[in-house]
Amino acid sequence: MASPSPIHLEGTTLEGGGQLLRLATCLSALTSTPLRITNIRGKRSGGGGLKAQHLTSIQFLSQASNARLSGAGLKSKEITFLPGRKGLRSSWEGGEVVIKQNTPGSVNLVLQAILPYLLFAGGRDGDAKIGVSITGGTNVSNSPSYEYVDQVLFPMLALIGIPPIEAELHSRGWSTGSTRLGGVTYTIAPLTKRLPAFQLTERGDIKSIRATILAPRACEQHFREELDAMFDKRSTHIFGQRDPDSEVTFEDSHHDKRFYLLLVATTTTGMKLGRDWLYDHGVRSGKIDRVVSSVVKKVFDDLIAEIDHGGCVDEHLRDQLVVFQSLAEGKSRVFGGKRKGGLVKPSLHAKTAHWVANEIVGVQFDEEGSCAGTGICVGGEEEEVEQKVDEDLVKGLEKLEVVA
Ligand SMILES: Nc1ncnc2c1ncn2[C@@H]1O[C@H](COP(=O)(O)OP(=O)(O)OP(=O)(O)O)[C@@H](O)[C@H]1O
Repeated sequence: MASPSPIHLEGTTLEGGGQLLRLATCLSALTSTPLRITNIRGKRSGGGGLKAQHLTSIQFLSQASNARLSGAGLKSKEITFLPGRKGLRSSWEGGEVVIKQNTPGSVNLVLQAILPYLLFAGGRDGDAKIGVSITGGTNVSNSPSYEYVDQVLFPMLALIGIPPIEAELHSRGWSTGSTRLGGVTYTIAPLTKRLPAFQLTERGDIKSIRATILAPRACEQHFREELDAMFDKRSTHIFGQRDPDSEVTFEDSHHDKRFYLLLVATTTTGMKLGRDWLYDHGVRSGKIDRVVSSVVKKVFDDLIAEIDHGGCVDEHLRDQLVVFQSLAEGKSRVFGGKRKGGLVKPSLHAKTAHWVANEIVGVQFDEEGSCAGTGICVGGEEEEVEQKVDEDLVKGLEKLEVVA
């Protein structure tokens, strides 16, 4: 009888970027599913292939699942990934895992790749948490910032039943152009049983808005004035009949090209909707006020659009919850809101996540954002997995040494 081939994913499918690779390798490691991805990040300019951040994630997952791996190099466009072990390393429970990046690749995209693994590979003792320390960029464009993860992602994960995750920022690392790396420790309690299905369907009213500014100290006053003016102008739209409740915090970015604003709306049902923007270009002298005004206006406009659709998640969280819906037990629903009478369509990132989850764990998402998850929690003792694939395929695949 012929040996089964690994699941093959074509890396240019749909969004065709790094998220496809992160989710696919994570689900493969978790479910011991042999995987091959070709044309990795094939829709990205500059030729695609693995960047340092992607490589770090794959290497971690490969070590975690004792996988045989080929193609794990920078700019590599093809990998084969054959997991060789089920269950979380018992030595990690109650211990610390250190993931070092030498570039400012996003810490939180590495976290995105490994968090579901650490949670669903299943712990034996709910009190034995894992400290995961990651170096790299904490605030990188087009990825979840440290603040977004702490203020939106983690509270929303707690709402769906994930044991609370603690975040500690040791140092801030900005994206490219900065030499200093950031460092974060996340403290995670692996699940000891399956995650029950969850329903994020009741948005509620907007109760409060929190603004977090990271910018050069010289523009603090102007940022605060712009935000106050915007809150005054849009307060009725946001809060309706409720009393406006807003809070603003400021931190010096210590960098004359880093202007960041995150706005988070909290609703009466505990939902968190966030929008942010990192402006990381040079500013000509005398133009700082204009940059501040446009950052404030853009982020407010984006947040109001998220509030107006009435859904329980913002665009980014929607794709980030797909893996949790896929792995929870039973039918989970995430209401993404309505616009012009119709449902808000999932973003290309969300559609890509739906596709990957379907290919690897066989779950299907409907138009309303519902999916019957597989209900996985590997748990128990670590167990070696023998992959029955073609011997030719196994030749040339390497196992990485476990360092953590
Ligand atoms: N401003 C933001 N706030 C929160 N999450 C974000 C934000 N911008 C992007 N994301 C999330 O970051 C992820 C980005 O995935 P994507 O594949 O684009 O990243 P990538 O690995 O940098 O790949 P590539 O370089 O190929 O684009 C998605 O899950 C997206 O929702």
